[in-house]
Amino acid sequence: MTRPEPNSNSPGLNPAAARPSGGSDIIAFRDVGLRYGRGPEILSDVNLSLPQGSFSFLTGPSGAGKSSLLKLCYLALTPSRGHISVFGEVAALLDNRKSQAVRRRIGVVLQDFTLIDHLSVFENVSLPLRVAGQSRAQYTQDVTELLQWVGLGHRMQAFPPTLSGGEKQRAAIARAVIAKPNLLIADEPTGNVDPEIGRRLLRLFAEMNRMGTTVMIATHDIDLIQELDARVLRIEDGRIYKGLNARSDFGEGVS
Ligand SMILES: Nc1ncnc2c1ncn2[C@@H]1O[C@H](COP(=O)(O)OP(=O)(O)OP(=O)(O)O)[C@@H](O)[C@H]1O
Repeated sequence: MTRPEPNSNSPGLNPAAARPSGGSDIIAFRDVGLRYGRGPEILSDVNLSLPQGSFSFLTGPSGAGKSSLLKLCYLALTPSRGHISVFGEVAALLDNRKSQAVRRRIGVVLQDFTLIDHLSVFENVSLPLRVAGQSRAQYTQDVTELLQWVGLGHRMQAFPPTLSGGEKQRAAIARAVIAKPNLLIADEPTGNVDPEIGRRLLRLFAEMNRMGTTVMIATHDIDLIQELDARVLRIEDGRIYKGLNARSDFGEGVS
């Protein structure tokens, strides 16, 4: 992977989202509703397409349903109604083996990082490549370079419980991108780092996107959103809209 130089100044930070996709949808929601148990419906009639190669930000107030929508995308939740397809496969029809195969094509960064405490940072980040059958000799250079790029070159042998929140976040991001997933889903991926590192991570996501990964990032950070000329989706009152100003651009059937 060609990564941007660590100190480069946002070279051409315009992701593929600004270009016509011409391809098929990686994710498609049709009339999706979601409720937890007997609680209120937190997502209603969501129609959404993520075109192949697109870059989208997902924003909205706290508790609006951003994390829940991301979980639907990586098959950690099933909708209460409606249909979701992922990589052209109807999610509800996937058996366990096929669901796992779909998940292996998705890099996920969660708010609680989900690093494995008894594996070093290097081993955590290597894991997707080991699972894909690569040997240590094949992946050592890539993992080392990526960890250096995200500023964890000196923490490769550390274990997650000894890392700061920002270090854990960067390790989780490195693990999510190392295998060059078809789809990258990140939930507040810059929430624990300072603005300069946040911009560097954004450059990494933009570079992944230029190389073909479809990207969706949930964030509250308006400054981060404004760094890129990317599509913005907003959840409010259970509905999905296009753009930062929810009421001005009603987006049922966002695509
Ligand atoms: N496992 C759960 N069981 C019951 N309710 C849940 C569960 N997870 C989330 N919720 C509720 O669903 C709603 C949406 O939560 P979600 O975490 O998706 O919002 P969010 O937009 O990601 O919030 P934040 O920006 O604060 O992370 C909230 O009202 C939340 O309390």
